[in-house]
Amino acid sequence: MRKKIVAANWKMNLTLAQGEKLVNELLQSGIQLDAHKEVVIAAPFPYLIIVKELLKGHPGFYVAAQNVAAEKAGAFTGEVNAEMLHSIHTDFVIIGHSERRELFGDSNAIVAKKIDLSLSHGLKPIFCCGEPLEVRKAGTQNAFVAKQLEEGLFHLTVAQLKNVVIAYEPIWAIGTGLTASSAQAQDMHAFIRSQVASKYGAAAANNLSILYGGSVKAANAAELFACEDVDGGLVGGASLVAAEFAGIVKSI
Ligand SMILES: O=C(CO)COP(=O)(O)O
Repeated sequence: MRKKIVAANWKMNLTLAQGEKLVNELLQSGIQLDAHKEVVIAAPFPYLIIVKELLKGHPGFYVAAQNVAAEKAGAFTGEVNAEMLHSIHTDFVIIGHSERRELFGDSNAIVAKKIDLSLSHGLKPIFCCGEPLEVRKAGTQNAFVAKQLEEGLFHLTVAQLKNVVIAYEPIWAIGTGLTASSAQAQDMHAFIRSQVASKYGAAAANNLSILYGGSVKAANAAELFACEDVDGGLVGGASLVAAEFAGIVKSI
């Protein structure tokens, strides 16, 4: 049975005190996780050690970085590498988020390098894909996402893929209040799973968690998560309010 996962992507928000308060409120909000459910908190780099500490003794809660360097180590001022993240017990890392692709030039080739370095240092990548509005309007979203998968992810072995989570985040739904309908989400998730199945086989595809991201909130989470191929969510804005995020987690 594949894992159900809800991940909070705080992006560049919250002071440390606000982040600590949010985590503490979340831990006190009565979330019950079984062995097939996980909550991941993608906090800014300087908070990772502290959030990890706060989550100690709470099985099923994990921390993620929001990015990682595409280089191993060395003279790359301002960068944080996979080995460093592993050394502070980071569990997951978001790779290929559309904001990084659009604003910071993360091409499919760079995404692939980040995936490799993360896996080789024991981090689980949350690989993000998703199309812009003009592609959705043209109806070519499947081809667009297939290319992202092919160039960013499908160089992995089947054994490596076991440690990867995919997040489908249509760019037109991120931070806009426009959510993909559950039918649009299900269609794309089923398409992604079929691509994985033809490359890696049915078993690998069935075990892969595919999260939906883009204006997920407590009010629409249950409907999205009820879709057969939607295994949870990657949540931006609504992850910054404890009660709202807890409501989303309780919907998986
Ligand atoms: O980008 C996202 C999560 O990574 C989605 O952001 P919103 O939930 O704010 O739309």
